[in-house]
Amino acid sequence: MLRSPGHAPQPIVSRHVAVIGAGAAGLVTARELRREGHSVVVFERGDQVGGTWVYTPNVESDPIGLEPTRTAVHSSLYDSLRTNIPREAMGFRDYPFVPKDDPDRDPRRFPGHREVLMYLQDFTREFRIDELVRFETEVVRVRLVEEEEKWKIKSKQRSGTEMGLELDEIFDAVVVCNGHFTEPRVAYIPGINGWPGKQMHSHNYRNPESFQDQVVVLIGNSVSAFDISWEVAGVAKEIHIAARTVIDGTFGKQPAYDNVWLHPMIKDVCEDGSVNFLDGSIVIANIILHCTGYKYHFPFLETNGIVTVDDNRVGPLYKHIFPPALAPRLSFVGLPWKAIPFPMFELQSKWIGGVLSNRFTLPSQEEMMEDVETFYSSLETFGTPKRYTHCLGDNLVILVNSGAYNMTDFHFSLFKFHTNIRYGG
Ligand SMILES: Cc1cc2nc3c(=O)[nH]c(=O)nc-3n(C[C@H](O)[C@H](O)[C@H](O)COP(=O)(O)OP(=O)(O)OC[C@H]3O[C@@H](n4cnc5c(N)ncnc54)[C@H](O)[C@@H]3O)c2cc1C
Repeated sequence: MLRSPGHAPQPIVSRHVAVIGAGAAGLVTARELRREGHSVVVFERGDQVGGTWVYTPNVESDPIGLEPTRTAVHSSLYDSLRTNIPREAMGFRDYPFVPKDDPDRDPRRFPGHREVLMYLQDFTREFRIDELVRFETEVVRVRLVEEEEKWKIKSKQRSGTEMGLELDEIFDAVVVCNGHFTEPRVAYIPGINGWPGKQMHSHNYRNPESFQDQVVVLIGNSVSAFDISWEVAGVAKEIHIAARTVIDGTFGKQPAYDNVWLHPMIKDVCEDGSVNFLDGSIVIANIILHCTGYKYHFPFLETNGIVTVDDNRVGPLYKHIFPPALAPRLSFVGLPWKAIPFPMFELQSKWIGGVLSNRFTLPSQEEMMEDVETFYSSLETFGTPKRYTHCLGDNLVILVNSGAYNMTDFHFSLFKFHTNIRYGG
């Protein structure tokens, strides 16, 4: 039996741990757990390591990503993507992401996506992580075996002679590293069912080709939205960006571009193709491109209601990692956003490994729950919506909510920063 959190120190032990996903989070978690002396099985439904960084030109059958029976594509990368974080902040602590003296590699400080995948492949080879990974094996169910304080994992083979074969196995602990940039969130737009244009989510954006000479409405403020709007503006007839908040004077045509306009959010859309914005401006558009983010999604996880996802809040979680009632037998790596992902994954997984082996002690279940509730109250005090729970850029959100900082200023200053740094604009 696993020790309950908050109790007196226990002997160091080794656990049998399942890691779900072999993206950056799962890879470093596997390494840290093995270093800590645990036996590790990594389940990966794809045929290689790298997760998000395995670029594919394929897109889903439903471009907006809402059809539940669509063929799912994991990665949301677009062809031209370069990192938005410099490489020195994207390496693991003892395996820096340094430029390689190899003509096939990308030495830039903000390299293209292929270079990140190659770094993760190098890391996997260096630490022999692939020997822990079961490729093309999807976890379809993770169920609590209450009486034994263990987990039953059902996995399914996705290829080969054993395709479709399901296997049940018991583990002491499960670490969820399944990523959270695959299941699109879309904006609700009144009238959209009768609107004749096309819709797409950035999850299915690969290059600007299909936007040639189109009138595009792009919704969103994320880093992807900056990149994509810059790229689409190069080929589209017009691009109209709908932003949640704007200050007077920033509406309308943007001075640095011939074909970029800024609007407040969409009020509704009509059967004649018009898109009506909240300030009364109207555009006849061909395409609405949702750069509106993603949902946390754990279709395999059955915790008897202990862990839920509510308006993109995964909870209750102590420090975004441990559900107090199930700690440390269940944990999550990589949930926070507006973070520096790779170093964060490494630190989270070191903590999980140490807690599972009894080298570190968690507070009691009650103390962890109290900490979570205090955190939720502080978000409420600042009027921060639940969907920002895992946003580590707290300060920005608080400033935005208090009216001291404007999202559109933020949008365009970042846009400018990216254009200058990454495209030499
Ligand atoms: C467009 C875009 C740009 C980004 N740019 C940057 C950047 O410049 N710098 C940066 O640091 N970060 C960036 N990120 C964030 C990036 O997602 C993280 O850096 C990191 O790659 C996430 O790793 P992960 O392991 O958590 O998830 P993922 O990389 O998504 O890996 C999850 C893995 O889990 C597997 N999986 C899922 N469900 C199951 C299941 N049921 N059974 C078995 N396997 C499963 C998937 O196949 C996948 O391999 C970007 C993200 C996006 C979408």
